[in-house]
Amino acid sequence: MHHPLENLPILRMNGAGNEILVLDLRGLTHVLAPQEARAIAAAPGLRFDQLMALHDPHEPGDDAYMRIYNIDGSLSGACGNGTRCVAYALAREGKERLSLATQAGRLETRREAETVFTVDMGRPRLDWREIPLARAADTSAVALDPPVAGAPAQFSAVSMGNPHAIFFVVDAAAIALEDLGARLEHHPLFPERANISFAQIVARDDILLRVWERGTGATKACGSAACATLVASVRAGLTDRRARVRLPGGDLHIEWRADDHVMMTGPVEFEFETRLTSTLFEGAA
Ligand SMILES: N[C@@H](CCC[C@H](N)C(=O)O)C(=O)O
Repeated sequence: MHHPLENLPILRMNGAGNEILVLDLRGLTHVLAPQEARAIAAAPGLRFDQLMALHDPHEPGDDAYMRIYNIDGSLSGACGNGTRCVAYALAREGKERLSLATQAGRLETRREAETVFTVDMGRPRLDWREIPLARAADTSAVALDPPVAGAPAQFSAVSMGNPHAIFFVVDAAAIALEDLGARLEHHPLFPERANISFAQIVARDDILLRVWERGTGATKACGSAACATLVASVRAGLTDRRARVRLPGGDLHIEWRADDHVMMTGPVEFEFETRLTSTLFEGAA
């Protein structure tokens, strides 16, 4: 049977190693259901960390509205690496600067070089209700209560349009990311779950970072986590307002500007383009 997504092109890219699919649904009314996102993720070669579905803009002046899916089919309000990939994909239409809206706000992008893009990730949200946390707290130092064996006793919480918990550690490489990340994502302090970062401060302009992403798991990079970590590091007095954030998949350059906007610059890579088939969605659940 014909499926509305049959034969649509889908782009496989990565942003600093974060595995991204871009599906252009502009001009169509179809909204990807969570089970359809999961079915795409299960198709050979199409596993993703995030799938960026582009829709017609809701507001004049925007280039697209993005729905951002995690591998479990859940939605996120932000994806920095995926937004750079979208900027690269739409650069093929001759657009060097874009305005892209998500459920959490508007992201502006600009091209710096052939495969390097900057995203204005907007203002960090630092009130506990905006993360959200389950109870009132100073988000610069939240007690991890109940404690989790193996995890530091406190963390910093930042929303970049999606929830982040940042744990400062002495040695990020020594962290049992799969084990701790999975348990902390679902900690009762996070009613909407959270992306979990382990950050090692190397210098005032240099951070090593490993991230467990909500709804996806351990990834090679997470742009919004890099932004949230820089903000948390500045609030803790550990770094200046500009730093290189080194992730397993590549480096991101983050600046928390005086006007409160967080700017993220990093690479993108185009891998391949293929087309969706209707058999992929048979029995999607
Ligand atoms: N990889 C992304 C962020 C992913 C979103 C996240 N898993 C969530 O549910 O909030 C990035 O580059 O920012």
